[in-house]
Amino acid sequence: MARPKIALIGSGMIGGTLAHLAALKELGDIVLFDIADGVPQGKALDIAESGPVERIDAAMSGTTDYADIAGADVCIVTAGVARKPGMSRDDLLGINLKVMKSVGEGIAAHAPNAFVICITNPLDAMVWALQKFSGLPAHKVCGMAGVLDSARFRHFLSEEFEVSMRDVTAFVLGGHGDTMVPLTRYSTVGGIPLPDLVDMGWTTQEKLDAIVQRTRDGGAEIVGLLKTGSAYYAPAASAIEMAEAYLKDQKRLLPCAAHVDGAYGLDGFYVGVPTVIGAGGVERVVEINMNKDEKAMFDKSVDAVKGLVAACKEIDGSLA
Ligand SMILES: NC(=O)C1=CN([C@@H]2O[C@H](COP(=O)(O)OP(=O)(O)OC[C@H]3O[C@@H](n4cnc5c(N)ncnc54)[C@H](O)[C@@H]3O)[C@@H](O)[C@H]2O)C=CC1
Ligand SMILES: O=C([O-])CC(=O)C(=O)O
Repeated sequence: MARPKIALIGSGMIGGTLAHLAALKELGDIVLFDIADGVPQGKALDIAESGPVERIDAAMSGTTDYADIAGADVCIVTAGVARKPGMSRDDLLGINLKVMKSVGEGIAAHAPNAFVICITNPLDAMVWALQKFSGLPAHKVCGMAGVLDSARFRHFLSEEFEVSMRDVTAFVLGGHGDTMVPLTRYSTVGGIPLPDLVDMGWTTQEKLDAIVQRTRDGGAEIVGLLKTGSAYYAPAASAIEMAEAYLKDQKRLLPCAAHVDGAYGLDGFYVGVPTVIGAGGVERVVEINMNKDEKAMFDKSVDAVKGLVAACKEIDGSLA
């Protein structure tokens, strides 16, 4: 059986890391695409040359021609610009919206059956626009953010509790911005919900609140340290987890920016929710019970995304 084909649209910091991880995991043959001629080809050749050492059986190529992504099973989109210190993700909207138009058209023309994972920021609005521009079915187009935000939350919690990250679960929902919603009631250490761990005296509410805030600021913390761009190792690992769930029909329950139609009182809208990802793409949106405070935080986050979607419609009339 032929190996799956994975197209990486954007070959910058995340794109290159995605290619390396996908190769190491032997998820399939990889095509790196970018408009910056030489970059996708150079990264593809460099990773291919690591193949004999890493013992990787995967074809690796770089291109500036959308025709070369033909028949891709998965497309992961990082094309666009990243923020620098002093900027918010939302500042990227105007420039990255134009990029989503060309990417959406390229995928529609050459890889219409692909499972598409958008990473480009501001994430929730960009995945919404990418689905519209591409015209692909909504359950085959989703955005990566919740896996990353939950991974950051898990990392900080494992440090606080001094336990293995493997024993920490977390759910961060809502939009991938300052209003994201780390759900402490649904996050656990060894199956014990975080509020119970506070009651047990293992941590304090103040420390937990600080970890929640650090999670919300997780992207900005890395931007402030790097100064030249934003995070790429953890974002790439997170998207690869989603791609693997699709390619191997793992039916993973992962938070992602999915098209929500009916659940959570939403009507055809992209925002971070728990989903099941398998061979059918986003096979299910899982509607969890939220208490009054959680629902208020989630609604606030939805409203922030709605504002960004409205801005997209204003910039590009074809989206209205
Ligand atoms: N969803 C999430 O959780 C996260 C999202 N991001 C976002 O991911 C995006 C990519 O980040 P990086 O890889 O660090 O940026 P980068 O600047 O290293 O790479 C972006 C690449 O896109 C290419 N590009 C620009 N316009 C293009 C077009 N029209 N078609 C094809 N390629 C094009 C550039 O030449 C560049 O190589 C940014 O928007 C960033 O904000 C970053 C981290 C996490
Ligand atoms: O903060 C940024 O600009 C990149 C991003 O979305 C993240 O790392 O969460």
